[in-house]
Amino acid sequence: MNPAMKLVNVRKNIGKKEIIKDISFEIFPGEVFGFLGPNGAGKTTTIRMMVGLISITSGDIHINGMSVKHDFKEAIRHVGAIVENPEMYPFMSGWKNLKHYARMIPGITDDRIREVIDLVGLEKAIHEKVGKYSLGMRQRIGVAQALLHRPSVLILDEPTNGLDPAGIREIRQYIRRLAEEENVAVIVSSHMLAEIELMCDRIGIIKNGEMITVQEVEGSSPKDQDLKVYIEASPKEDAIQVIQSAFETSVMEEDKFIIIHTTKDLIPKINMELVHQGIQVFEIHSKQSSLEDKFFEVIGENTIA
Ligand SMILES: Nc1ncnc2c1ncn2[C@@H]1O[C@H](COP(=O)(O)OP(=O)(O)OP(=O)(O)O)[C@@H](O)[C@H]1O
Repeated sequence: MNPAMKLVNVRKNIGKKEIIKDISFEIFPGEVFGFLGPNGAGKTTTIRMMVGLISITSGDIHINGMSVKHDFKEAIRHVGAIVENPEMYPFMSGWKNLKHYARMIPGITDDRIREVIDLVGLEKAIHEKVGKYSLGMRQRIGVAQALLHRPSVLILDEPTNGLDPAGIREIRQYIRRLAEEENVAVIVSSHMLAEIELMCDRIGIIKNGEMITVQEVEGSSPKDQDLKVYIEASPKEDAIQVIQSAFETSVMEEDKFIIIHTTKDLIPKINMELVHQGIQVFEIHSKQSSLEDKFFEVIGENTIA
């Protein structure tokens, strides 16, 4: 499958400051990609290059195979985005706003307008004035507008900002749906880990202008497959040795606990082996290994905001 968007060694300097340092990654049609990083990491700067709002210092971005550097208009044509607040007329209904916007794009029919309204679930409120919409509804009408011209890539910069939990849940639901139904590659930036985890197929973590890792979101894999297991056993050193040699897994320590990443079916086997070797087992408990753990592992600090 060809990527919908591809960043190749992208760098951005502003003045003498190196803001983005050599970022490369790909995003595929139908995929929801989370662009995750602490404040000031460089998400918005990267997104502004993706949508053509600022120039790329070196490297290139390809959208549907077309270069933003060499074929700017054609490449950017395939992007839909909400980077700053979407422009809407508050005194007009959602429908009229979309209709007004559609006039500027050749070939957009009323059927297409209805289709995007349905995709973001705004059928019921579409004839109400946008000024009366909640923040979540305004986000949705913005997404509907950004989708009208059938972009290959949809970019949403911090779409959950300011939303209450119900609004966040709604966004999650329709983003997944439109990625599937429109086969669009959706890029969602955030510094909120838990939301990204539930919404995205893959995430890229950016820190200090560098892409630290790109990885699949766990949970797209079945539960019980990636557990963080805490074991309290004595003597601890002997227990570590038994676990390492019998299960060939790496071991961490935290206070009284031995910590390993493993699958659920191995827990009773580990327990049996420890008991068999004469080790006392006081406690075993497990946690789903969350993206948050991974995020902290990767950025190596305990604060994200
Ligand atoms: N026009 C500019 N001039 C100078 N520095 C800038 C400019 N724009 C951004 N920066 C700096 O670049 C870095 C990255 O900023 P950016 O807004 O891309 O981060 P971000 O990951 O989007 O953060 P946030 O989550 O806070 O929006 C920051 O240190 C910021 O201060």
